[in-house]
Amino acid sequence: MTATASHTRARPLGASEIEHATRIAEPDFDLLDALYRTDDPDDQARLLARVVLSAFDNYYAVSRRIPALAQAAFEARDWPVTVRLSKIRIGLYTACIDQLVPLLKAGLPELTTDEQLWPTAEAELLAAIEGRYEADFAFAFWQSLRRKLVSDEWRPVSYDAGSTARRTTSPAAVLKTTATTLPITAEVIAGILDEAGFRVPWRDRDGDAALAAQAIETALEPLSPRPGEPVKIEIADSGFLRNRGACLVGRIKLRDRGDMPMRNLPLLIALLNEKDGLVVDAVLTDSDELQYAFSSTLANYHATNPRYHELARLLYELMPKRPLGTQYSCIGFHHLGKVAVMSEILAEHRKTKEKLATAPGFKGTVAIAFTMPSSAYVLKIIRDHPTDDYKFDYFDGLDEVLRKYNLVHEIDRAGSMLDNIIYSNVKLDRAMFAPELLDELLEAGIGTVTLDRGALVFRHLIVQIKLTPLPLYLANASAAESRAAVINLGDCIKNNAAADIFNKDLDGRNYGVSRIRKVYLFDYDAVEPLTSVTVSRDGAAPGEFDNGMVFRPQEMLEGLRIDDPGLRRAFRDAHPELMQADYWEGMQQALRDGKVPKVMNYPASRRLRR
Ligand SMILES: Nc1ncnc2c1ncn2[C@@H]1O[C@H](COP(=O)(O)OP(=O)(O)OP(=O)(O)O)[C@@H](O)[C@H]1O
Repeated sequence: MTATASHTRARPLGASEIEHATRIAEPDFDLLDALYRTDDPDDQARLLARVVLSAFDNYYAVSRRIPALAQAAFEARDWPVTVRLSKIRIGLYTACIDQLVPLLKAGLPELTTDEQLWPTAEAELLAAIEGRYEADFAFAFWQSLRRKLVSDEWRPVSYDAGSTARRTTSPAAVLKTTATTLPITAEVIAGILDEAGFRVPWRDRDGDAALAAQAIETALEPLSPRPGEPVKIEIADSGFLRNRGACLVGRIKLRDRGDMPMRNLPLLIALLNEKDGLVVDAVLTDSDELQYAFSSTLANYHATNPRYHELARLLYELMPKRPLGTQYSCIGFHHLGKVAVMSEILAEHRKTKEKLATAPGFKGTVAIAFTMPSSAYVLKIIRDHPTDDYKFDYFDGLDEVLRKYNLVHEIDRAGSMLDNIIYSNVKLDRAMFAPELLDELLEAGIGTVTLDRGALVFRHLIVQIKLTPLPLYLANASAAESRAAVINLGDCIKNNAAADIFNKDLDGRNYGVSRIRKVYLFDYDAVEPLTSVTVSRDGAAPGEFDNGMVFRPQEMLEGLRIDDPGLRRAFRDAHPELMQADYWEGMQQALRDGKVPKVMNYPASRRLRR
């Protein structure tokens, strides 16, 4: 690709084209028929494995088409289509499983109870997927399907990759390397931009390349670079596409120089497709900033390279503060992310021998949250009934709360809500639990937790990244850090509003602060669509809510329950509009008009043309 004007604008994708490309093929009815007819256990096992593998293949084929469609939509500036593709992708896995489950249940009811068939069929499946790149994905699909079929039976199916687990994966297979010498020139960057292979013109490729080269030079300064020193620029051979943006991701490597050891600088080149062409909007060179742009609290990226293990490993090397499991999720491989996160939790326990105990902070009235002191994760279950301290006078029930956690998993979390990994029928060894927590889980009348031969079986288990709950953070932070946190809390509330999420439990204890000092909402039992909330202009009316759905912006500050008057003032000064009905009504109107405000996912200071 060059900067010449000879490119024509990309053609928007038609609705029927998308529908056609993302339609899931029908299950293999011939195989299903043969499965229903046979009485031979070996045939049953073989056919069951083939039926499921064929459904997985259908799923995988569509899921692999979506990144290319997302790239085409980015090139055509077709933003509604990019949003649609994200939605389609996130629902696809479950849709494929849901297509098969009723057919298997109806045609072979004994599947839900047959203890013999599953292990034999699993052996058949493992033999059939042996050597395939996506074997672990096919196995995850198999386990998800099995879990759905036997879910009423309370028999947990493990969340592990079994024999399909990959022990080592080097990102080298997905990297393209440019070898040059310092300083990195505009021509070298222009070459990297060209290699990305976008089929639309740049607005000012050479000008952007010069600015990007300048930004990289500034970022390299602390690494004591020397003119003429050899340097390698490794860029993932993959587009990463999300909403209105795309990015190139990789690193700059300076080798051991005798007086200096080997040095690595992460690199993210953020691209936009504006009306007049492609633009390099920003260059990020700090691991924390990459983490911010790749956050699992945003919509997932579509990665055009299918080697998801190497991509996840590369992201982990670039952002080592975030666990490997969540790196899979942020490129949309949620089910592998799920398996990886569970393996990490078990490995953390094996390594540290720490016990799961109640999470630090306020005890939940709706959830029970627990963690190990050095774990990266918090685990949660929802109580069947809230405790006596519950704030509201009605409770929608466990299923409704889980629905809200699931809703937040599926939406674009606008950079300000934690993702939720929701497991069902999970078994955890009872030795992992501290005695007090074990007593609480087993004795507080929680119907969704049972004891089964030395293990706790959880009907549902929510896993989130661990944050420092805001009240604990404020109790230990410096004045400047506390001020920054409460200002960031306001940004968080605004981003959530832009995602049509309103947390009617305003209390600041529902928020946490991450290792990169960003504030997120982590408690979702009280979230409602902002567009369904009545915003009251009547400041004098008593009580916080009427029917749980009337919000008085004047009471926002009080609702946050931040004790320190200086911090309350900082919040009010930074976000006066949050206390005004006009702001909330304006946001509701924008959402109803389909105008979703842009979400900023890197610091404004990193933009090349500010
Ligand atoms: N992701 C997380 N990181 C760190 N701590 C967490 C996280 N999620 C929950 N906690 C801790 O667990 C406690 C209870 O969790 P949560 O707020 O989800 O429960 P809840 O019952 O819904 O709360 P509430 O009573 O406010 O409705 C929190 O106050 C916090 O201390």
